[in-house]
Amino acid sequence: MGRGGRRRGGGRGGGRGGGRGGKSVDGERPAYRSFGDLRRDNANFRKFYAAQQIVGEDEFPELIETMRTVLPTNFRITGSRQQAMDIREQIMTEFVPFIRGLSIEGAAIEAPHQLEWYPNGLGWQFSIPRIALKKSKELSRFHSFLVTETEVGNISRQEAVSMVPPLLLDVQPDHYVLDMCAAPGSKTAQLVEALEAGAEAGRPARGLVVANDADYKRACMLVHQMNRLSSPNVVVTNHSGERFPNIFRAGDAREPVQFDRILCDVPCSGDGTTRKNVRVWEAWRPDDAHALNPLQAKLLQRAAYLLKTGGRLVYSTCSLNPIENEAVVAHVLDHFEGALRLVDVGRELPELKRRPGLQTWKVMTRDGNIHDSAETIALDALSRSHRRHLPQFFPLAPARMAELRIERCMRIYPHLQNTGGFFVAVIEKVAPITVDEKKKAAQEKARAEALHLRATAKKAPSDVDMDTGASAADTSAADASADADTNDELQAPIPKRPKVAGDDGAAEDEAAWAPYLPDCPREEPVLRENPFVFLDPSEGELQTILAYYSIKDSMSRRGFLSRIEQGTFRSIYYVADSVRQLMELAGQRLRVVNTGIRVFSRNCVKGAGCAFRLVGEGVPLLLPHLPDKYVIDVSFSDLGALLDGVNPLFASLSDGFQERLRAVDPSSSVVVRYDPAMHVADDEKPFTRLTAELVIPCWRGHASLSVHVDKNQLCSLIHRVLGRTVDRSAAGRLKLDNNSRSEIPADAEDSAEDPAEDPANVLADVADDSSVAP
Ligand SMILES: C[S@@+](CC[C@H](N)C(=O)[O-])C[C@H]1O[C@@H](n2cnc3c(N)ncnc32)[C@H](O)[C@@H]1O
Repeated sequence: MGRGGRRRGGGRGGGRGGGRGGKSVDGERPAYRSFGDLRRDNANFRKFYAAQQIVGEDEFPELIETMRTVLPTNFRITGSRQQAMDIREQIMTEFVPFIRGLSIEGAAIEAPHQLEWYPNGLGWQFSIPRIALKKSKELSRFHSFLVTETEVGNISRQEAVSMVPPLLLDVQPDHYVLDMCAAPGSKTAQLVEALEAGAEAGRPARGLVVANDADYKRACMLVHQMNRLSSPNVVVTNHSGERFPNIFRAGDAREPVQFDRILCDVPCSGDGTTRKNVRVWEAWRPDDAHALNPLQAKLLQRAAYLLKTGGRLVYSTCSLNPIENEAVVAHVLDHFEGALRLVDVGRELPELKRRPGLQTWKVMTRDGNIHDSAETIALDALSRSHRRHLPQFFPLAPARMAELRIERCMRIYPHLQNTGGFFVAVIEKVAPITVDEKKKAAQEKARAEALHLRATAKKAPSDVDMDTGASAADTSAADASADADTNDELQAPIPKRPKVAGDDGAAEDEAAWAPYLPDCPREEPVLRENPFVFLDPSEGELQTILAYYSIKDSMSRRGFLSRIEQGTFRSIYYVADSVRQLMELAGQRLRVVNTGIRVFSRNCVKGAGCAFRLVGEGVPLLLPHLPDKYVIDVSFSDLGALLDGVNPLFASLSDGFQERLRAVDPSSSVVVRYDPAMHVADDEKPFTRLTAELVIPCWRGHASLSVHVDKNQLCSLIHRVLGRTVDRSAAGRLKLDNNSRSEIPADAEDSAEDPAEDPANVLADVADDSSVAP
């Protein structure tokens, strides 16, 4: 779970309540108690879930017992590129055999294993909890590896079940994707990886990911995550999801941009996370869910408006509570009368153990009493604000629940496969919702029919079935549709919501539907930061930079942008065309916190040929567009000399390498590339089997070459290539004479556990636009 919860008990982003752990009545913080002292029990919690019969009576004790234990360590190797395969190989050949032979305090420990259901063996679980892993001397090498690779973005330390929603979203490279409640961004990372996985090599994907969060500070965490992702296809925004603005297509105020995919990983009570957030046990209250349900429903409803017809959205929580889950899904689906339907994902991720959504459930009031229906609830058993939403907490009539196929929701329980608890619903928009959408759909249908008629009129008589008179095109279309109908009974539309007595069809029952009336997006104040400005490539400093590095025309010139402060800028960023278009359409309507990959940054070296250097995170993007002069292919021994020396003198490099370096002006960026495929005959080999190309930005000084990456990346490279673990705390002592790398902060060890979760880290990152200045 993300630390959405600044609420009592660490729920996910509910947004009310004080700081972590809450405050006592007199305003004093309660005395600190270690996790070990916290009670892992709550009578109302047990009573509530026993009454829901979420699992069989005989299974319930096992569920509760598992929820009391500490979560194992889980992580995911990021990206689907060759590099991810190399990291996987490194874990399998270096760490798994080492850990398999270890015992701690006399007990043998289980080696890390792949999550069977996660694609390509990139999801991992290690039975040792995070905290024990951190403290263990025997495992320090593995811990250090995880920390470093997390910092550089090769690994994401993420709860196993939280990896599920993005996998079910089925993101393609041309998709417009909205992550509505995105911080701290572990799922955003998966969405971006999926978008880029299918993109053409060397070109940005055609789609984009908007990573949004209502909390500004948490949106800044996304910036840190984004920097690790190095994607030109991401925009981080800061809006309340339920009021996410309409962005209209140029010239048509009735045609908003809609998304192909939306992730609605909403703020929730987080009661599926007791294994990680022990405080949830004590903090759990029956009315937490009553407070969250209306916001969750509004978020889902807004997502439905923002989704394209034919698009897919995933609604998820790390709560087991049906009031935050099935109740939200059922009432919103019911409200849209067949425009949304649940997708049967029973055959997706077949190895993932899950249970169907609940058809029925009960409501517990704050006095601890359990109710089957609203009629038995006394007025004072609910707070005033929750009372008006009461009907939405209960299931719909059984026949309606059956029509909506609520069992297609997915419940994941901790004891099924040693994880946290999670809820996921995959929803498809099968019909337009608004009047404008309906008009547009009708126009498109008429246009398609006209085209079809014209095409069939031109067909030769031999194409026409002599018996029926139907053309071949008609027949195959009818066949395809018959197949689809029989193969997937999902095609059957959900019947409209039955009319309630007295409903004349003209006016909705205001009381019942009030919470689901659309939230009109409202203009929110523009952010205070300097806005991004697109740069003209044919003038000013950008023109000089492009000419100096001879950036080829193959790189679109439309994506360069910067934040201009007092007429100048320190860095230049690059975005994909899709992002540029969206930002141009949105103008001031989008509160953009950050976007783009930093490609050039101002250096302060007197006499340098160019006032801007290449930035490490932008190098993979620039690489295909750089001329050979600036990209130097090296042998393994030169790569080793470079990493070994960090700032090697030219004299310690091979003659060929020196010659290439001398062709570049002193005080300039160059890129060193090692392609394992080109060096199969090298006598010396990398420590592990490298198959992915390595590209290392460097600074060509007068007599030496400097590796121009941050210390975490350097540690990672030294380990992967030379097999040497550099103690991260000692990394600061590596001789880095170009003062270019920001020092690892004293608390890096902790923050790197999940750096995206450390606001201090993140804010520093946002502010720092200038970290490297040789
Ligand atoms: C469960 S967390 C999201 C975790 C995230 N998807 C991830 O995988 O890293 C919920 C997030 O919703 C945000 N949030 C709370 N209310 C919101 C709202 N009205 N609109 C958008 N985001 C909201 C919180 O700040 C929190 O970051």
